[in-house]
Amino acid sequence: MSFSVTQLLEGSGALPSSGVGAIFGVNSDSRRIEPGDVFFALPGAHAHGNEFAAEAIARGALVIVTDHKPKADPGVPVIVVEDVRAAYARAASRIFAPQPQIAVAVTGTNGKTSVASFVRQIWQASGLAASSVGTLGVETSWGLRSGSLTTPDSRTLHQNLRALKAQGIDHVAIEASSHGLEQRRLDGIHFEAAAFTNLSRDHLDYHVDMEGYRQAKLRLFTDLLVEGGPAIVNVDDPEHEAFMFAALSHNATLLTVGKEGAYIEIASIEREGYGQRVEVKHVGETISFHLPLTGAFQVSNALIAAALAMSTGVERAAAFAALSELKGAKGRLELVAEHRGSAIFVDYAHTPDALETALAALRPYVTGRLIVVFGCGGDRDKGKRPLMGAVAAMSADLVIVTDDNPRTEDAAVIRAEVIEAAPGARENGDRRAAIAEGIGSLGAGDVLLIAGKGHEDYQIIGTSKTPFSDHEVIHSVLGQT
Ligand SMILES: CC(=O)N[C@H]1[C@@H](OP(=O)(O)OP(=O)(O)OC[C@H]2O[C@@H](n3ccc(=O)[nH]c3=O)[C@H](O)[C@@H]2O)O[C@H](CO)[C@@H](O)[C@@H]1O[C@H](C)C(=O)N[C@@H](C)C(=O)N[C@H](CCC(=O)O)C(=O)O
Ligand SMILES: Nc1ncnc2c1ncn2[C@@H]1O[C@H](COP(=O)(O)OP(=O)(O)OP(=O)(O)O)[C@@H](O)[C@H]1O
Ligand SMILES: N[C@H](CCC[C@H](N)C(=O)O)C(=O)O
Ligand SMILES: [Mg+2]
Repeated sequence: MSFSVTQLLEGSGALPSSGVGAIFGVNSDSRRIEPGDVFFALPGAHAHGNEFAAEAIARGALVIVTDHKPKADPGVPVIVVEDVRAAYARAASRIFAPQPQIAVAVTGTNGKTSVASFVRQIWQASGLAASSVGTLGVETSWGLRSGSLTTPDSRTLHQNLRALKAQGIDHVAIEASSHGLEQRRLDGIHFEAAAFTNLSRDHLDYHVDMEGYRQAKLRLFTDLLVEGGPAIVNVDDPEHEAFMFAALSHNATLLTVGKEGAYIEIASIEREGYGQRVEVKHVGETISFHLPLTGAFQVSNALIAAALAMSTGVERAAAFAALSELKGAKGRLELVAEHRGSAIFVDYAHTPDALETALAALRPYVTGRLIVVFGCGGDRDKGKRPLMGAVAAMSADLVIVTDDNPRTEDAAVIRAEVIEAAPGARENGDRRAAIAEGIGSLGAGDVLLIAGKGHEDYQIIGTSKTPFSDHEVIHSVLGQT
């Protein structure tokens, strides 16, 4: 299918006539341009796409869309728009039509992957063909295709959405990361419902301060939710007011969830083995169900997911019945093994709040010691490191600081920045050896948390990515004992 430039750029402001005929594709990477494409020259963290205009044209780009004219005349029409990232996303949504009819999104510092997975599971339990898209990749009932970003870039995202539609999927739950929202990766999608889980420190290397981070997340409610659509807010999070205000000032239908929730009120939570019994009030009805997941935070995630699913037409009875059958997302407070009367969990906590939440969730299961093995990622918000060190020192009885994905940073420096705030912590940079050390320290009644990498099946050291799985290391260490 082909488009005119005007059709592709509709909604991007007044446009000059380009004089160019049919357009067959769009790309923001000069190295991937195919003949007949529009090259969208985007402002980036390292470069501006304008610098690669010559390569794009050599590969067959017919037009350049950008936010300012390149210094040298590239020799093809240049169209300047105000927000080139948004224009790119909208163009990608048009090129890769048709798409699933119902899309919902979830944002927040922690819980997005879990909520997106739970919404997909509720839809599937209701007989709907559904998918979740996010950190784990694109998941459907017939498998998982992993990706590299939580919110894929616009072209990949819209290409994935068209592929899902072609497979008969009309329900998709998408993780909206702050980078994705800020970079307009999701523009062009009209979300039927949207949710906010929580906001705490992360990614300040990119967003600079909490206000910038918050503003990026608010875009989901202010710019991407359909007019009047349901905005689901976790009112137990201290940051909920900004999200409620944003929802109301954009005429969304506010649905609050939590202990003080008006739409779904959490009346009580009691532990049932590693799961929990939950009682909620939903629009006047009291509902009790078993949630087969560990940690009160998962109650919040599950109820937000139920609210999203009900917002798209799933009946209440079906939604709550599905919660009793939920499977946790891989590596989210996952009980991986039990060993000599102790338990070993893997969790993706990579923020101070997530680490505190995960350790607090495990404390009730400890009659001996709570042991944590974790590290912090390189080339990411450095301010998280002492905060995570302090949380570990405060909440665990034995702390072993190891490497996460050091990327291009000096791993020893990262560890030192964590340990500075965790007096008494042990240091073991080799993650495999650190996990073995944690397991070797276990006695009856102890719980071991291995945090930071969750589902990841790799470790990034420098610029090379080598296979590594916390799960496999645990099994291999246990096989040797
Ligand atoms: C900081 C960041 O988010 N960067 C993302 C961004 O890159 P960028 O725009 O800054 O790229 P750049 O290198 O400055 O280049 C500028 C432009 O020139 C183009 N270019 C570049 C080179 C060339 O030869 N030709 C060319 O055309 C690039 O395609 C780009 O359009 O756009 C790229 C394409 O979409 C992303 O791959 C890249 O993600 C990097 C790899 C990344 O690591 N991102 C992480 C931090 C991220 O986005 N994480 C979030 C958060 C997860 C969470 O919530 O925890 C996520 O959604 O995954
Ligand atoms: N509702 C929640 N409140 C606090 N912490 C949570 C919550 N949900 C999950 N967590 C913690 O955060 C970790 C990451 O959870 P999850 O992967 O669902 O979040 P995410 O928002 O998708 O993260 P990312 O931004 O990396 O994609 C979990 O392993 C757990 O430790
Ligand atoms: N989406 C997060 C994941 C962090 C996971 C952790 N293992 C790390 O590498 O820091 C990020 O890109 O910051
Ligand atoms: Mg995620």
